Amino acid sequence: MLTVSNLRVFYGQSEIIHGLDLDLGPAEIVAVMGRNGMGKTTLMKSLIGIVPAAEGSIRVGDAEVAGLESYRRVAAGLAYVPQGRMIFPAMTVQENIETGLTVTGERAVPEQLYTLFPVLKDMRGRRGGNLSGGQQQQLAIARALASKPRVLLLDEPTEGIQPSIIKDMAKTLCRIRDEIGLTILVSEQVLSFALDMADRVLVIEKGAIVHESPRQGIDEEKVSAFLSV
Ligand SMILES: Nc1ncnc2c1ncn2[C@@H]1O[C@H](COP(=O)(O)OP(=O)(O)OP(=O)(O)O)[C@@H](O)[C@H]1O
Repeated sequence: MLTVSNLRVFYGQSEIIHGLDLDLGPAEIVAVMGRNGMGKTTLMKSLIGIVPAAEGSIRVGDAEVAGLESYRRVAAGLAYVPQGRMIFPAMTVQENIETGLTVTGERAVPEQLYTLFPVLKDMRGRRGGNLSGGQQQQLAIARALASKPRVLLLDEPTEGIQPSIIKDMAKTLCRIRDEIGLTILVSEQVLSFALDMADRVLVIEKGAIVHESPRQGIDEEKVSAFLSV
């Protein structure tokens, strides 16, 4: 559903992503894990088109999206939740979600989103900036889902979120995979969260995938060692 091959991304002369390959199936959750500065955010930004790729192919289903502007990638089925969530603090919860409707042509927020995130229904008239970190993360995910994507990109969703809420978030992502059939690529540093929801775990170091394992039978110590060195 998301196939990336030989992706190369530079900031100036520095090569940050080095010929990276990825292949995510339908309704699969893959966690890309790595320490600070290893290239997770750059990978996500290049997939959605905020940072240009120098080389490589990015396919959503059969559609090649590398080289397209971000809004065209969204129309092709990619959705992106940036690190730090970036919701619109002065807009209400409902208005925030409505900004995601533009590519579908729908006017009203689909009820399914409020079923997935009941707290957002209760708070739909509140300003986004008044929500807690965990609620803002739900809002950012709901806004991304409003474009009816096939592939969801989530950059470090647990950052700044309380541990008790992180468990709920893992459950919600599994529901999104199982009920909507979405493919999810999530970058993460929290191993317990990745193990709670990912079908497969990849480790990125200096812009290259250095380890890969299905969740079943994963060597947790080995992955922890990559994250703590
Ligand atoms: N705008 C930029 N210009 C130049 N170099 C950058 C820029 N943004 C990131 N980098 C460098 O690219 C490398 C990868 O950074 P990136 O933010 O992708 O890592 P990350 O794994 O997402 O880390 P974090 O968990 O801290 O977000 C780092 O060496 C970083 O210093």
